[in-house]
Amino acid sequence: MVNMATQVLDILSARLPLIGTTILVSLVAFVIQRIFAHDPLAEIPWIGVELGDSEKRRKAFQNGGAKALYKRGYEKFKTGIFRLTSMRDASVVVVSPDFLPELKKLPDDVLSMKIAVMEDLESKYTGLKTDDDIVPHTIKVNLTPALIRLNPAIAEEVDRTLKAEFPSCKDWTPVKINSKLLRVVAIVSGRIFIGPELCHDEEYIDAAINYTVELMTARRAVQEISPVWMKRFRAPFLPEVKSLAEREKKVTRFLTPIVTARRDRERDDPGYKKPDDMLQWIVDAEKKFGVKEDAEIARLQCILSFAAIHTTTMTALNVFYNLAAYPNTVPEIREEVKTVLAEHDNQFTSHAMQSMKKLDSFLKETLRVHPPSFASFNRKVLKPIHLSNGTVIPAGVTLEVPAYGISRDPATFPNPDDFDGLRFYRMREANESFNSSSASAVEAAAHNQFVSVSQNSLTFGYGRHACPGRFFAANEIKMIIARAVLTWDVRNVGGEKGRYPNFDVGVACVPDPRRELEFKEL
Ligand code: HEM
Repeated sequence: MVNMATQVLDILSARLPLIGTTILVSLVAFVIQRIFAHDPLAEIPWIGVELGDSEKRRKAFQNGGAKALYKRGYEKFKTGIFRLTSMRDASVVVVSPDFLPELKKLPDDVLSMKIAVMEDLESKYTGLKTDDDIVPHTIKVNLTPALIRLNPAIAEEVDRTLKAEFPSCKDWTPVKINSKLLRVVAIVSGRIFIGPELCHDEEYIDAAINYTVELMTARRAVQEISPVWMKRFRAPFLPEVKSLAEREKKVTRFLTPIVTARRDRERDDPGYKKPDDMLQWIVDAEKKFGVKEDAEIARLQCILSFAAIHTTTMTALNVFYNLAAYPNTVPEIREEVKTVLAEHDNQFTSHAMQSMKKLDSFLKETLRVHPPSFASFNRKVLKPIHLSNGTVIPAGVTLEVPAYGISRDPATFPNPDDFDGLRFYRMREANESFNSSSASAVEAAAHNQFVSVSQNSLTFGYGRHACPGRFFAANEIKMIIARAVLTWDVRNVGGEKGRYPNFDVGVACVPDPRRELEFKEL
């Protein structure tokens, strides 16, 4: 044995110079290869290189620079492609909306929305896994088709919650509008997500509002770790990440007995009438998606809250700030709401809401001028893509579309920086009368609505993963704003003029949650 070891050592020491040289040559070759390796994105021009190295560019993007980058990039490469540095770890390639029709045909194993979202949310550390289809499936199959049936319940909850949450406003009264709207949206959405009793439970309301706040806080804390390669070592120990995990456990503790009780009654009580809500539809979707643990059901409710509550609240908050900043349109909208409701027995039916075209236009203009995100169609490239202009996008890249630049293009939207509440109303009317004799009248009308998705209208995304909840969100926001304009006048504090500015944080454009508005009953 000793002999054998000595022999091996002898051979090694005899060959040491050879082994050493081999290692050295391999190392040099590796370094040279890294230096001279062909960058597959080398042909794609950059926007924002003048901001400095990649860390400086990341910081500039995070601290308010994103908007200008998407606008400049779009203006310079309107039909082409450019690169920029965002908060993502992966390279970001921004493509013209001209490529959307070809990109939307690609399957999910080539171009993945879910992986892009999970990377964006730092799911590796925050734990939010959105790679399950059960939530979008349930919204498309159960929620949206049921809206005609559910509208009276949504309207009833809007009325009740606005009365309960807003103070009496006989004279101009300051209202902390963001926190009021968060509760209104959480409760009204909760009526459909988890039922008429539980939506008023403070534990549900707290979770519906604060899960997303804590998720976004944890995500931001992870994104701020610098340099990027330190994330894996530091992120799991961040206090923000730990409290998010605690929040998920709390939601599970709250929901588990509810799901268990529903399952027990369904099994034991032949006369049991199942609840008509998202929680039940998700449980029922087990037949298609496989049985879910109760903790998994709680996690899916967290995903639903994340997708629905703050997106809807932020949009409604932007609308309220615009009602206060641009009051000239309000009398016309108020008149329209009154007339339409009178024609529909004072009910918010689907048809009534479709007829509120001026209100719809005001909401859509709000999304155009104050979009929640400056980019859209975030997709991770999983297999190389050959674009029609000959460019090959390699796997590993994240694709985006410069939604902000598109929405400020004067060729599509004259005077794009002006807020024009009736812009889309006029566009619809013009299209409808131009096409009035053809089947395309319906198509033309469909283009300029709050919920419509097109190459120029990307706030709800695009293609097969475009937001499935937008029809529910549209009805909820319309009911809230319609009731508000029928009940109050709204203005900035002290009648101050101008639009409260939004914050630009990375790719997000957030209405200032600390502002107050003043309300006065009509
Ligand atoms: C005004 C409010 C809302 C906005 C601005 C909004 C925006 C978006 C956007 C931009 C996407 C990504 C689409 C894409 O990349 O193509 C999305 C996806 C999604 N949204 Fe919304 N959303 C809103 C309300 C809601 C509501 C109320 C729900 C639930 C009822 C919801 C559920 C979802 C889901 C489940 C997805 C993922 C779709 C999929 O995986 O295929 N959203 N939303």
